[in-house]
Amino acid sequence: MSFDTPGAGANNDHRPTITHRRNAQRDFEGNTMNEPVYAPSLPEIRVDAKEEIPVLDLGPYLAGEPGALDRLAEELRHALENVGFYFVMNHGIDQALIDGTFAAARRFFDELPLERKMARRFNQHNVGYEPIGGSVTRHSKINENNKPNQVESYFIKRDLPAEHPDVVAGVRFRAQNQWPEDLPGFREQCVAYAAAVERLGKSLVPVYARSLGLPADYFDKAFEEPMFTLRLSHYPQRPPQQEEDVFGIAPHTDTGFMTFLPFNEVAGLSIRLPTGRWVDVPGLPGSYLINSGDMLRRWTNDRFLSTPHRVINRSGRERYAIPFFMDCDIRWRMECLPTCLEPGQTPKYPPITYTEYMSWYRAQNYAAPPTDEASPAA
Ligand SMILES: O=C(O)CCC(=O)C(=O)O
Ligand SMILES: [Fe+2]
Repeated sequence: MSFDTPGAGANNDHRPTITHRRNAQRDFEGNTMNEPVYAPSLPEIRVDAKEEIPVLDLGPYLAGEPGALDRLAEELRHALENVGFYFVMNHGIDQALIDGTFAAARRFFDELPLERKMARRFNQHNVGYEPIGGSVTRHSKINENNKPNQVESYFIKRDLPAEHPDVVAGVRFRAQNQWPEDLPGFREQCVAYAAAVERLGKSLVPVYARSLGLPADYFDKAFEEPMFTLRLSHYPQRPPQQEEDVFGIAPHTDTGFMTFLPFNEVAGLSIRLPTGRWVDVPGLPGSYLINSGDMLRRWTNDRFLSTPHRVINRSGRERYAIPFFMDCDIRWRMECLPTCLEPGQTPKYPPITYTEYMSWYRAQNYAAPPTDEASPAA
């Protein structure tokens, strides 16, 4: 691990330091991971990223205005080819639903004693509670960080009934949620919020198709019943003497197709722009910040970015977040899109399903994998 000290040599211009991994490893895509990787220089570079993160107005498109779909698709293409993150305004999600979900996160983390949270421990289906230090960003090509992330999280997926065929068959990532007892209204709040963001996500799928030069309905079948994860997170305040390579969440890319982050009144998220510069994400009240992840990057043959980001809670307050991750149907094979291949070119990646990708990812990133694959982790 090497972080430059402030003002050290070539880092004065805020360019990231290039470091080399010591041990060659192969990642899931068959690349060796001892290529140059970027480590962020600390302390924070304070830059207002509003200039660099595009702001898209969904109003005209959601109102069905003629021509709005293709105009929005062009803005989306620009955002995902060049930045990997964009804000949306006029997204149609009720602010009270967002506020209620932040409040539910606060209740879960603050009202429940650790034993009760641990009784719902994160399992092999990626649902449940992960305590502070429970995850390590091991798969990252961006940073050699292997210190546990200073965040506690509670993960929820689609609320499947016990009699759902996938639940009955024990299909991985299609299990029932692990709801806490005695937290009235918590489940209803999370389910209502997830449904609203899923609706928004599905309404954006045709825009993604058009942004890639595909017919608007190209992804419709792939997103009939999208996979999603609502993550409630709590980042404790960073102690003043904390070592610089300990993060709330270490530099990483997201796994999925799209991630939705509603405006957070407590700052802490930074992204690494393609120039290599880390910038703090500005707060844009009323917005969602949306980013693309690794599965979309693969599906587009690297045409769309999966931009690294990290969280450090230097706010002096407790920080809560409610990211929502959306993906295609669990059984859909994501195969290089026809508009992402030049004539004569072969795809960079083999086709892959959600299950294949997430199984690999899970094996990389959690400190204490379940010992018994048939039952929740202890
Ligand atoms: O807390 C945030 O603002 C972002 C969280 C994040 O990057 C993640 O959960 O993957
Ligand atoms: Fe993330």
